[in-house]
Amino acid sequence: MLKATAITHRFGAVKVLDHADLFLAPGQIAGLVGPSGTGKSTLGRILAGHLAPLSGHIEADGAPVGFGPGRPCPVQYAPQASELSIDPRWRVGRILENGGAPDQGMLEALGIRPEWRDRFPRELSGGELARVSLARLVLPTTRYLICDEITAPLDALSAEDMMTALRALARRGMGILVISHNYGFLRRHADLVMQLQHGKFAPAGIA
Ligand SMILES: Nc1ncnc2c1ncn2[C@@H]1O[C@H](COP(=O)(O)OP(=O)(O)OP(=O)(O)O)[C@@H](O)[C@H]1O
Repeated sequence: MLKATAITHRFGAVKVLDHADLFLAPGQIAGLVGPSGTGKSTLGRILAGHLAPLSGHIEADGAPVGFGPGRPCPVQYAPQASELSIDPRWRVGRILENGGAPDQGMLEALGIRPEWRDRFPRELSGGELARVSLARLVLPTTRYLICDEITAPLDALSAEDMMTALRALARRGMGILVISHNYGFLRRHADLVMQLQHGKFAPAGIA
């Protein structure tokens, strides 16, 4: 279980998280909606240890999530358009192996086809490349994935393919938090949908 308790964070005078509690179970896909600027990305970065909260506690499967570079973190954060950080001169095989030998089952779950390995990123569709980019974060140590608007740049079919891939990862035990502005999309794909409002989480019930 990923447990974030009493997380508070502010930028200057603006408090974006106010004693927020969030729980994400292994194998669960949770959705998070909220108006622009409410702190969803800030939360994602905090959960993955990229940013230390002002106060609060985060633990994954009973162990505290550490902050700072160089530590293997069980929580990985995928920002929107992370494929932009892919080196276009590398073939897909090299991209996938950069973090160590990838798990074949994980690649299959993400729908990554063996024949892509010899291609360059420009020789994949946007949706295919987005899944290759996500695969870079699914390391042997990864237990929880925070996906921040990763379907936003994709066409509807590719977004559906991405969610199919995420569900396959969830079936393998990964806990996944999907941040999106699209409540209807999350309703269809997530096991539960929360909203971030006034720095706290609540069940989302907007139509
Ligand atoms: N490093 C920073 N310094 C100052 N303010 C920041 C910083 N990072 C984020 N903010 C502010 O904190 C608030 C929350 O930002 P955040 O990116 O978490 O929102 P969000 O809900 O993810 O928004 P969106 O849906 O538009 O991506 C915003 O008002 C933003 O301007």
